[in-house]
Amino acid sequence: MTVKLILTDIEGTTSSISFVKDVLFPYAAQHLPDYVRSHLQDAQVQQQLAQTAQLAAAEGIDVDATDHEALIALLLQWIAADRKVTPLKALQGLIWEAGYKNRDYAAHMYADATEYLQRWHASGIPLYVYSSGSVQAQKLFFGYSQDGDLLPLFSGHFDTLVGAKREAASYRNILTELQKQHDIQAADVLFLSDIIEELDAAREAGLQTCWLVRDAALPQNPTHTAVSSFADIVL
Ligand SMILES: CSCCC(=O)C(=O)COP(=O)(O)O
Ligand SMILES: [Mg+2]
Repeated sequence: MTVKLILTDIEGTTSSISFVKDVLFPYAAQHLPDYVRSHLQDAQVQQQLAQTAQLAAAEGIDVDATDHEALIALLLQWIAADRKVTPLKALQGLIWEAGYKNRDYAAHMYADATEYLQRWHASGIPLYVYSSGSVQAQKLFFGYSQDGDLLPLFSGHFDTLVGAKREAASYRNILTELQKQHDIQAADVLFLSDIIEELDAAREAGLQTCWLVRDAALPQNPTHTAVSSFADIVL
């Protein structure tokens, strides 16, 4: 099957899990309390705090929507638990901006990911990102990568506003958006990820899939095509 468009995950696929877990998440945890307290008048922050309170209520967590300190404590718990929830991801994106711009860190890229993203882009294959990180966080990530500004390689970005990454409906939503720009069918799209449940959901929606296995031996009988490097992806 030919591939007309590539949709890629970030953490564990183009970039190491360790950079996200050991650099970005601790930075967000360290700066979130002061950031929220000093931006209480910002509409974006107010919106994310309101959504945090709504989500908490839906999960049966008793938190007063006007109690900013309680919401901050909850958000810190969610960072520690690596919750992929939209209001947390949006706030993390806002907080990480300062870190990238101060050059406190640059986003990690696997060398093969940078090389092949550049090659595929040069050969005219549209590249898109689907990550739990907010679209803003994705743009910062690739804009301030250790390999320089890679943002021009991408034609577009999707985050959890289209749905959770382990649900087939999210990939159908992405396809609907992609079809507004490209003459493609689900089977023309290759989704790259390190997480089997995400690949299962993408396959259920009709996409081609490829499993990036970065820190372990390749499995014997994988349920998705498995590779350890972008260099081994056959288009
Ligand atoms: C792109 S921002 C940092 C990554 C992040 O917050 C995250 O949750 C990564 O999730 P992914 O879907 O890329 O595995
Ligand atoms: Mg991932």
